[in-house]
Amino acid sequence: MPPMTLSPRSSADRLRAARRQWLDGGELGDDLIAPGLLASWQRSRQHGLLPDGRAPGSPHASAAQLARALAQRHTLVSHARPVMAFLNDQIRDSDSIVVLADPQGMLLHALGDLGFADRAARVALRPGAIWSEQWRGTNAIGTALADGATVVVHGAEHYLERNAFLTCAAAPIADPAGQLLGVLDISGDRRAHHRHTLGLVRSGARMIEHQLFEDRHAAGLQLRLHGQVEGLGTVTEGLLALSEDGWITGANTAALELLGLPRSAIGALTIERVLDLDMAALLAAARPGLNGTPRELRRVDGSWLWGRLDVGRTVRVGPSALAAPRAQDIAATPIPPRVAAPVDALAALDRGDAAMQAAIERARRVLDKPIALLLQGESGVGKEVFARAVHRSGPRADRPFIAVNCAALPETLIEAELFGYRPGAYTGASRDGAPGRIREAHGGTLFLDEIGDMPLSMQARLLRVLQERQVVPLGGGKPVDVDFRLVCATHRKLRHEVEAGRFREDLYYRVNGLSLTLPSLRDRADLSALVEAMLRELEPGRTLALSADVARDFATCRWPGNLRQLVNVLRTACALLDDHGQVIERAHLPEDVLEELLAQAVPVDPASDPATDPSTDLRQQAERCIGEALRSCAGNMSEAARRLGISRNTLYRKLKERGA
Ligand SMILES: Nc1ncnc2c1ncn2[C@@H]1O[C@H](COP(=O)(O)OP(=O)(O)OP(=O)(O)O)[C@@H](O)[C@H]1O
Repeated sequence: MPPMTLSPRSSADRLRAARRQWLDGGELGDDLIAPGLLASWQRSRQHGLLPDGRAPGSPHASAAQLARALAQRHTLVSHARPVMAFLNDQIRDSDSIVVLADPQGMLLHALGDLGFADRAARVALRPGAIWSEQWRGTNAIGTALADGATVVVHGAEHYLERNAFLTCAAAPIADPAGQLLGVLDISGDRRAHHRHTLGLVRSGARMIEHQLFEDRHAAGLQLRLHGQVEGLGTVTEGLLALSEDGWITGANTAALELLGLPRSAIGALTIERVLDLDMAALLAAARPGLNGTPRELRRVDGSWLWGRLDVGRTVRVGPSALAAPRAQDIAATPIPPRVAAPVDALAALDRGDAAMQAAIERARRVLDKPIALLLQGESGVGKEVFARAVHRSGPRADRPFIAVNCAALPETLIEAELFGYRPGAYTGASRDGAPGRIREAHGGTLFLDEIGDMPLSMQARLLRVLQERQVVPLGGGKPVDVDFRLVCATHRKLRHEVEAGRFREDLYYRVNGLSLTLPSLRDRADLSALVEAMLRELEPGRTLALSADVARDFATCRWPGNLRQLVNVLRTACALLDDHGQVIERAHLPEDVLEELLAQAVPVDPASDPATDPSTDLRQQAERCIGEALRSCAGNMSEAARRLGISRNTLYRKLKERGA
């Protein structure tokens, strides 16, 4: 999508003339300001806004609403933060701030020049404020959302006069399925306007989209595209996610631009319609977990570009992939009987822990039976990963896996999200209506995460769907038959929720055909095998191991975040490791993690023998490390702290604790 510059011809004089005419209530001549700006001003007027701001004030989210929005968008926010910090470095001292907004225009996060941030806050450019066109008229965030395109709004182009001191550039961020997730914006003092800002903000949005894509599709088939072979594997590349039978199931903006496709192509086209390649032959030659070889690919218009097919671990390759049914055939055929695979996604979760093996074995017995699975266990033990493995190992593996997080959705949205809605069913609903996640799961698996957090009113509706196997969309209409395997998960004890009256007993029995509790990491006997597997996955092609110290720290840690925490710690350690390093030492653990590991080490049981107690051992080791570091740095606290990978304050605290 080319960036939309609202006023290519709007010199200051023309703009002033245009505003005067506009304020007088007249219609503007076509050539006075750019059509995009005129359209946005017209929308602003239709929203009942007056340029001088004599209109009802715009809403501001409460702290609770902001917290909910942040939780709901945590994947976006966590990928956006480092990019925003990077952009902020580029615009330092330029009277500007970097802002992230959600699809409703609510500001989620802002950082930047403090002096300017103060002034920006006075016009509510701060988290919680809503910058949709509906409330603020033409502005980069709201207009980028309205147009779904990159935009610059400079000075008096802002609809409201009070925002005329700003210059803003914004770029939409879309998820790999083409859904608008939010907007990245750089806003600054009008006088500090720089033409490169638009490029910066657009690059930032691309970087975030790239990360979101890698996150979602790393285990599947990814086709990387670029005009130059050296561009493959960089953040500037185009990315397509493909199903094994060649359907485009995801794309980043760069890929859509390279191929000249609209977002609606996602899920609607096979790759063979846009590139001259033989998917089946490529797959037959591929190896799971390996990157392909770059090759030149011909577009339908005859031009060439470079492509590389990377095959994730979960992809079926070899001759069987050649026979994979095409998507249109799948939709028309009944669900095939399961052919037991000797090594499947469930088997891949078995690293030797007995409780995990039992859960896998029990799940396997009901794979082809219509029995609802309820996965319980602490947060981060891998319930969603397990649910996906159940799906991929069962007879519905080729059909959709639809995950809904019942805790992340506000109560007002969950109903529409799950059950769908008819056009115009409620204020703010899309004009076309939506089928809802339950219908999208037809033929496949519906995964309801955090089912224990589902509001009671919604529980009644879900129960009806499960009993009748039919969905009635919001706003009425004919019931639609649905057929899906149900897998639910919760970190709560669902039985307790029933006893406390927060979860319906009849629904409890419906979702609990077979309950499996996944073990917490601290109780698993396969920690080292897990670490090994995770390191292999994080750094394919390298042989990494933990030092004896770190292995001991890990073994005694309580791991409150379970596998999620472990994988994050390892990811950071890998990033801190030298290019040729092979052993992860304490110095490679971020200081907060090291502190956490030391603080969380299993407490000393007074009855246990201090000589063999691992935590005593750990504390002694920590003290020994501190002593050695101080000696080798001749008492230089800053240097010792750096070598230990902890802050100076932490080092002082630890010295005080041991009475030094
Ligand atoms: N078997 C596994 N091997 C490697 N990593 C895993 C495994 N299981 C889970 N993980 C890691 O842990 C993360 C959390 O897993 P998952 O989302 O399935 O946990 P969860 O129990 O559903 O968490 P929550 O209750 O918070 O939703 C995953 O994103 C993945 O990084």
